[in-house]
Amino acid sequence: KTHHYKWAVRYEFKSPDCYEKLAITIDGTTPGPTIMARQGDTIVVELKNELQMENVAVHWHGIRMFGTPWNDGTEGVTQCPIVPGDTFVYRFTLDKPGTFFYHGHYGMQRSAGLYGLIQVSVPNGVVEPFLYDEDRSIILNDWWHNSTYEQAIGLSSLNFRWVNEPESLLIQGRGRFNCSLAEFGGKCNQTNAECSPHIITVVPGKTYRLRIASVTSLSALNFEIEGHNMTIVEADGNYVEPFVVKNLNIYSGETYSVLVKADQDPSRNYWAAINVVSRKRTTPTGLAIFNYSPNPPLTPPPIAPSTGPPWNDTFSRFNQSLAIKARKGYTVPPPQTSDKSITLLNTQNKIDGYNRWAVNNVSLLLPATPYLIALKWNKTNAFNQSPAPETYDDYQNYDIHNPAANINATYGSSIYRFPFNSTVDVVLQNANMMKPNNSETHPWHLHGHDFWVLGYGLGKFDPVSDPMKYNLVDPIRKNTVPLHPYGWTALRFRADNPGAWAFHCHIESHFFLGMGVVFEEGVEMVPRLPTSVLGCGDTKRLRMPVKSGGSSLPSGFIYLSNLFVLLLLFLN
Ligand SMILES: O=C1O[C@H]([C@@H](O)CO)C(O)=C1O
Repeated sequence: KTHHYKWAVRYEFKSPDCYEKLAITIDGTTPGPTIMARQGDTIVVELKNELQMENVAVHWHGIRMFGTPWNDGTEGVTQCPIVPGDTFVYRFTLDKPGTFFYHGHYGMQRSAGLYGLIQVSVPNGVVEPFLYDEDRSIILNDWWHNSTYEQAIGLSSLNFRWVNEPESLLIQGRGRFNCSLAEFGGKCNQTNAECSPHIITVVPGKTYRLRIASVTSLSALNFEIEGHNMTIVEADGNYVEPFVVKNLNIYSGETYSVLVKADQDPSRNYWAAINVVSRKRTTPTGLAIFNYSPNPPLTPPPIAPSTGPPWNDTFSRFNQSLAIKARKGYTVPPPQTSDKSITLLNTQNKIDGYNRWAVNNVSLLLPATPYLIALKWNKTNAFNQSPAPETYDDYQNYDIHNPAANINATYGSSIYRFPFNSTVDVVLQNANMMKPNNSETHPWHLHGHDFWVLGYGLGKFDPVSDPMKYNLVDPIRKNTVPLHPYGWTALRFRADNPGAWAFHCHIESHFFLGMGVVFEEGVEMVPRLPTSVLGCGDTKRLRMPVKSGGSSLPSGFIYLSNLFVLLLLFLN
């Protein structure tokens, strides 16, 4: 089945947390519409950029884009940005069931409100390995009152301004800022219906599959429903061994499904709460109401909401990561050996006085020509052709527990190129930031793939003994994984999806500051790119002279037809 959507992306005045600011909406809403479809269905989104003064691109997070890498929506990697007034048609197939989402992947537009859920059910006739009565979905976000422009300029100024902690946390696009904290010139209004809490209505006795996605720009979150246990059954579209928790830690870019039974006193409502973890918390708890029907939805629960576990309890978060295993009978075990292993040391650095993040001392600068296009069109000047570093120089002597002796890094645009179908291990290594006694959690997201999470550790990875402890039996498969403070995380994936794929920290400001890399595999198998990814407006239809792997038409013909199109454009 094919699902067609026509979306207009534009700025509107919105008050998701009662404070009015400009937000990026899809057809007037943030979060945008939820895509609901089945595995195997095709999604067609005609996305019109009505932002007036800004480009846009939308990434389909967790959808692997088999056969359509140019529709991954990653500006600078897989496509040119969509210019104001232009329409881009995303077309892709939902390769597996589960919980996914979409979000802006240009500049810092995600934190301006450009995001929404994708809910993919199993094909008709297929049963899932757990029972529930109904689905409920929520998408979690953090929210700032200053604009993404102020954030982006602050981050990229010599006089660095950090984005700081968010003003609010949003559940399904709704939060509540305390307007009485200051005089906001009429811009903050707690009676605005836009910021009344999200309601999750349940019928006593029923079991719900609550799908939870985190699209936060910065915050790691801890989610709980007052008085209710949650059984985790799905992570990033993969079934996991049922695992009961009271609190779920969820990092930016992750999705989970939990089963919740409405088995508490039905005469009242309960809080569903999110709290910041892993960074020193200044943002108030984000709240929704878990409403037992037929109680009035907005009746607040009689007790104060939980303020969550201590923000710096790294150990319990680390243990939750360790405890999640693939569901028996529903997983493909990883290849038992790999063809290659790379180590990616994450560091906070300075370049010419500017604050940056780097991987193996290289801070990614996205080239003007997106990688996939440069690779297909053999534009060797578009990015640095020498291979990206597979480890940190002198990794052995790098002290991850202290600020680096030399904090300077360099800009780079090199990529990692893997033979098609090879098996690749990636060891992510965390370290101290520029400030002493500081190391943050980084959620790393890989486009175009699921990887197996072979292991996590606290401290420095030991290339001899740690691989012997890898879980090669039932590791969970994911597309986003936390790298804990001062820790390491080891992944394995098959380079089996022809294309060019971003792999980056999902903290929006960290990727913006260069914390990412690009992987390529099998690009020679990618068919000729649709012209719509190559440019903008009418010039998208321009046929350019082909250097490699493109048209079968003689180049003289193409040259003449280009001249003809140019002439037409000129006459217009
Ligand atoms: O990139 C970051 O910068 C700040 C801080 O290190 C400097 O203000 C922070 O917490 C980050 O994650």
